[in-house]
Amino acid sequence: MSVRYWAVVPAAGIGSRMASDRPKQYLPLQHKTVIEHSLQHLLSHERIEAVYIPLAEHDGYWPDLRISRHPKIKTLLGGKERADSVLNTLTAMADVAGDQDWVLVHDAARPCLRKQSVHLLLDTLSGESRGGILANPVNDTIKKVANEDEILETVDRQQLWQAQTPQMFRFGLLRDSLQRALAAGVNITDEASAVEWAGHSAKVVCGPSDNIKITRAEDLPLAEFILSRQNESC
Ligand SMILES: Nc1ccn([C@@H]2O[C@H](COP(=O)(O)OP(=O)(O)OP(=O)(O)O)[C@@H](O)[C@H]2O)c(=O)n1
Ligand SMILES: C[C@](O)(CO)[C@H](O)COP(=O)(O)O
Repeated sequence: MSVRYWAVVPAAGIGSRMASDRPKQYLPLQHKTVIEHSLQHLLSHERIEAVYIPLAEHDGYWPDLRISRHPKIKTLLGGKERADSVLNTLTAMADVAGDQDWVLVHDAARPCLRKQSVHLLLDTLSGESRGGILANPVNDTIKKVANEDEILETVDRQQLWQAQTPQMFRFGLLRDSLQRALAAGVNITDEASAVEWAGHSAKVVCGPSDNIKITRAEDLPLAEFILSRQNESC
């Protein structure tokens, strides 16, 4: 059977750092919600067969979105942390996904993902055995800080990249790596860190720096501006 492509969009967070009246993935952004922007180029990609979305228990916002009825979307219950939500989803996908299938994991809180970036990731990695991630080289000088504000040292940034999403790995490798890392109590903040911990290599694929994650209040107007410029260039 030919290799298939799936997407997982973790959306079970509460957005505590955003401190808004609802989880940040449901905040209004450019005439839609954050999550609808984050989903659009995964849903429209012809090779991606289904998009699995782990949601928080009692999520009362998702059912109200028209996109919740999209035929490609399947929802399920997320977990305590982002990595748990992703592993819950991969476990639920076991009946449909083959070990060599590709899975793209993309934060529901990254609404500025460009269509061309999804195509770049698939075109770059599909022929590879390894997986990889959209990322962007660090441009600022990086300081290591202790006691809240004391600079300990300047970190050499020549080899430092900021990880983004989507992160794309083979289904079996990602499921097994996540399972082992979480069982070992490793702090996993992205899919690549579980794959690295399990001893496998991964690649970065250089994407635009405007693929930002909505984390705090000041990120939302920036995303408004980015999307308004992307719409102009369409
Ligand atoms: N238990 C969790 C926690 C987070 N996420 C998702 O993972 C993505 C990135 O996580 P983050 O930015 O940390 O979102 P929150 O956990 O909601 O934010 P915070 O840490 O500020 O509470 C988000 O789309 C979030 O919905 C998830 O699916 N399950
Ligand atoms: C997955 C991620 O977006 C890569 O940069 C990041 O690790 C998510 O971190 P968060 O604290 O769960 O937002």
